[in-house]
Amino acid sequence: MAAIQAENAASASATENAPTSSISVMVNDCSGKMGHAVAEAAVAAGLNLVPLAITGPKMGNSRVACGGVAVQIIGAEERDSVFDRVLNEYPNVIVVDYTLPAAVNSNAEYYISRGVPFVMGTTGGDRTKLIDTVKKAGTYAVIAPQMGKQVVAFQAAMDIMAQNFPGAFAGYTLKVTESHQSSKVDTSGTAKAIVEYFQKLGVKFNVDEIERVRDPSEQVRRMHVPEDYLGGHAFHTYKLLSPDGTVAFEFQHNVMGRSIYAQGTVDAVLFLAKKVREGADQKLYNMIDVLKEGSMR
Ligand SMILES: NC(=O)C1=CN([C@@H]2O[C@H](COP(=O)(O)OP(=O)(O)OC[C@H]3O[C@@H](n4cnc5c(N)ncnc54)[C@H](OP(=O)(O)O)[C@@H]3O)[C@@H](O)[C@H]2O)C=CC1
Ligand SMILES: O=C(O)C1=N[C@H](C(=O)O)C[C@H](O)C1
Repeated sequence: MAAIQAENAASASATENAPTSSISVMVNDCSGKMGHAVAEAAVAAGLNLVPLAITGPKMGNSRVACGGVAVQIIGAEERDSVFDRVLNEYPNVIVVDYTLPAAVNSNAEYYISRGVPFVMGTTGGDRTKLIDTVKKAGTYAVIAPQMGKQVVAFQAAMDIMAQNFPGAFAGYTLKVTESHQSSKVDTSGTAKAIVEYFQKLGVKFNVDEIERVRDPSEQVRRMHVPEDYLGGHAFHTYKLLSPDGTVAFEFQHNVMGRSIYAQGTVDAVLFLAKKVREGADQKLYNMIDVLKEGSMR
């Protein structure tokens, strides 16, 4: 009995929330737009921001201020020595990755090789390979193309609809339009994920058919993006039309700025740190898992 009580006490303390200041987070690359927003949100939430970050090869050698922390930005060619130092000084670190689609797979493989838990917010790359690699390795990770709580809730609702009513929209035509800042190189990962739900609902649509709007003048004129947010927005519209044209549905989520994703990423870090502390059996999560557990503030 005493042994059981001791065991329960130990597991209870493992599941208690640790003080945020005991959680260290390394943000690659916090000189990028999302990385910077996440690093600032992490500091504001009381997390311990590691003052070192990896950027693209040969692009290092600068310093970026993130919420009052001066972070040294180092080129990917030096990542071995940087990670040696980080893992030595911050053994329980969680890495956040907001880099570029071309770096997703190799960065994930690198974090796995160093045995470090990570939150992958970067979109694109070979997603099937990414998930397979992480599953095989058994490294703790949260991977999601969308971190914004309310958009994740919309994804979760779409997931429930697709699971419960497969084929409900068979025969309907779909038009998907996404507008983002002109610097965005890939088609929205969120839009691709939403299309998967529509496919399960019976709609014939390929992700190549998603319309990407990247021209700032068109974004203002046609998409009604406020000029202040041309450098950071995500305006998505999904329009469904019945075969005879008599029934129409329209879903829209328009996000200005990046704070919704930055906050969600901090939630993902806190969630993952807890899973690591608990030694959870499940290692790979998405943001619907984080939302379902009530872990989004
Ligand atoms: N999951 C989510 O909710 C969200 C996801 N995103 C995704 O985040 C990603 C980043 O977007 P954003 O911040 O706007 O892009 P940015 O171009 O502003 O930032 C990307 C940064 O990554 C750096 N980088 C390039 N290659 C590497 C590498 N091999 N290792 C480390 N750093 C590297 C770039 O450096 P340099 O410029 O020197 O090459 C740059 O600083 C995109 O995939 C975007 O879709 C964005 C918002 C929300
Ligand atoms: O690059 C962005 O900005 C965004 N990327 C993510 C995506 O590709 O869906 C999430 C959001 O749309 C913002």
